[in-house]
This record gives sequence, C-alpha cells and structure tokens, in this order.
Amino acid sequence: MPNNIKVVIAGPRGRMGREAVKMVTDHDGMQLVSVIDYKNVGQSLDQVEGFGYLPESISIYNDLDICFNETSPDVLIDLTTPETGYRHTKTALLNNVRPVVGTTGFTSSQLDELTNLAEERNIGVIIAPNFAIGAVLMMKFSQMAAKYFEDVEIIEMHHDQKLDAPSGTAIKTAQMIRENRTSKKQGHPAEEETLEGARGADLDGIKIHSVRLPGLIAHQQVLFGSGGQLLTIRHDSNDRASFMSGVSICVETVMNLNTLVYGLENILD
Ligand SMILES: NC(=O)c1ccc[n+]([C@@H]2O[C@H](COP(=O)([O-])OP(=O)(O)OC[C@H]3O[C@@H](n4cnc5c(N)ncnc54)[C@H](O)[C@@H]3O)[C@@H](O)[C@H]2O)c1
Ligand SMILES: O=C(O)C1=N[C@H](C(=O)O)CCC1
Repeated sequence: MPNNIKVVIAGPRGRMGREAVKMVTDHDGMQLVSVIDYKNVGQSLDQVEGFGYLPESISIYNDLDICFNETSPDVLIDLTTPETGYRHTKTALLNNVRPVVGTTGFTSSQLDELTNLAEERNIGVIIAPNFAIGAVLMMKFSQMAAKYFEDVEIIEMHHDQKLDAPSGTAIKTAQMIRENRTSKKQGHPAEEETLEGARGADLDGIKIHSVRLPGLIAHQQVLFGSGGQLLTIRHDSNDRASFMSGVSICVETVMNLNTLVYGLENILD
C-alpha cells in the first residue's frame, strides 16, 4: 500500500463530501489531488465558500477522464447521487482508479454490472451503504438475531433531503437478515392495506419503513418480535463525522483489493 494514497473526491460541496475533504486533507497517508463537481469547474477548491481552510489549491474538474489524466488519483471517493455515482464508478474502473462509493440508491443490476466490470478490470471497488462502524455492528447483530427471530421489521429514519428510499443501509440490513432468517410472510394472512403503503416496502417478506424529517441525520432500528418479547437494535448517526473512520479504512483497504466488495462488514476484522 502506498503511504501517500492520491485521492479524488466527487461531491465535495455536499454534506458528506465536505466531511470527506476534511478527513482526507487531515490524513497523513492520503493526499487530496482533485475534486469533481459541476460547479466552479477550473477553479481551486480553496476559493469555494467553506474551504478557505485548505492549505493548497485543489483543482475542480467536471470531466472525469481529464481529471484522472491530469491528477493521476489512486482512489475516487464518490458521495454524490445514485445516477452520477454509478456513472463515476464505471468511469473510474475504466481508468484504473479504485472507487470507494458511499453513494446509495444503486439498483441490483447496477451492482451486478459493477461487480463484473471490477472483475474484468482486476481492480478493487468498495461500495459501502453505511461507513459508520456502529451501523455495521447494528447490521451484524441483526443478522445474528435473525437466526432466533423470524418476525422482523426495519424502521429507517433520515433527514428530508435524502433522495433514495429505502436507505442503502436498510436494504443491506434486510439482505443480511435474509441470509439467516427462515422465510416467512409476516402479519395476519388476511391483512389488507386500506391506505396504500401502510405496511411499508417488502424485501423477501421483511418490511422496511422509511421516515424522512428535518432534524434527523441517519438512524435505524431493527425490531424483532416473538411470543412475549421484543428485541430492538438501534443505531444513530448524530453527526456525519461518524462515517469518516469507515471512509478512511475503505480508502486504505481498496488499494489491496481486485474485486468489488459490497458492505464495510466484509473488510472489518
Ligand atoms: N455510505 C454512507 O455511510 C453514507 C452516509 C451518508 C450519506 N450517504 C450517501 O452519500 C450520498 C451523498 O449524501 P449527502 O448527504 O452528502 O448528499 P448532498 O446532496 O449533500 O451531496 C451530494 C453532492 O453531490 C453533488 N453532485 C451531484 N451531481 C454531481 C455531479 N454530476 N458531479 C459532481 N458532483 C455532483 C451535489 O452538488 C452535492 O454537493 C447519498 O447517496 C447518500 O445516501 C452515504
Ligand atoms: O444521509 C444519507 O443519505 C445516508 N444514507 C445512507 C443510506 O442510504 O443508508 C447511510 C446513512 C446516511
């Protein structure tokens, strides 16, 4: 692993992007070489509002091919939107740049396509729906509990600027639970929704409910019920700094991978 990993960040002005710019510029083993944005192209990031603290100029690009060619990054951190993040990840792979993707909302066929492309190109990619270590533990504990409780519902709660629903974390949690759960149609066999959507989204019988409110950041509870008992496993991110140690681990780890890894739990000890 190079001790100075050259990083490009897509979405630097976003809520997560701003934290990631701080994390990378403060990290001794990483160097921020450029950023990707559709605004302020050709300017330097330290001239953009909120980035005056940067000690040196960081070029802003919109065209990924030109950015990769001129600044030779090792790793792309993508924190944008589902459509853009997917396009960026593909372009990075085609340019031998290793993507660390926090962007959520990719479809399963997009994930399959990126998995195949990473294998073809023999390049590492990490797609992590949640970089917070506590959230990963919540998912793992839920997977453990699913062996003993077959009735489970997920309630995820996020800020009201979030584009995708359900959250990437809720989908990943349900997929992990599914691996340990005896398949079951929950609720009353004759239950009917008198208001569409009342019972939430359904992933193989696991119900997912999405709450969007100002004041929230990222929260999830997984409820398991059986005769006479309820188990609640809950995680709260109250600050986006909670995601940054996970981003840092992914940037270091992706340098040694040559396939796509989906989920931070797959690279933690
Ligand atoms: N994996 C995790 O732990 C984690 C945590 C928080 C958020 N997220 C995900 O990260 C993504 C970003 O979240 P956010 O809250 O920072 O969103 P945000 O809306 O604050 O930021 C997104 C940024 O992407 C930029 N963008 C959009 N299109 C672009 C393009 N074509 N080129 C360059 N930049 C572009 C926007 O200008 C914006 O600044 C979302 O998908 C969210 O679900 C993941
Ligand atoms: O703020 C968001 O958007 C978040 N998205 C991720 C998800 O979809 O699971 C993780 C938590 C924050």
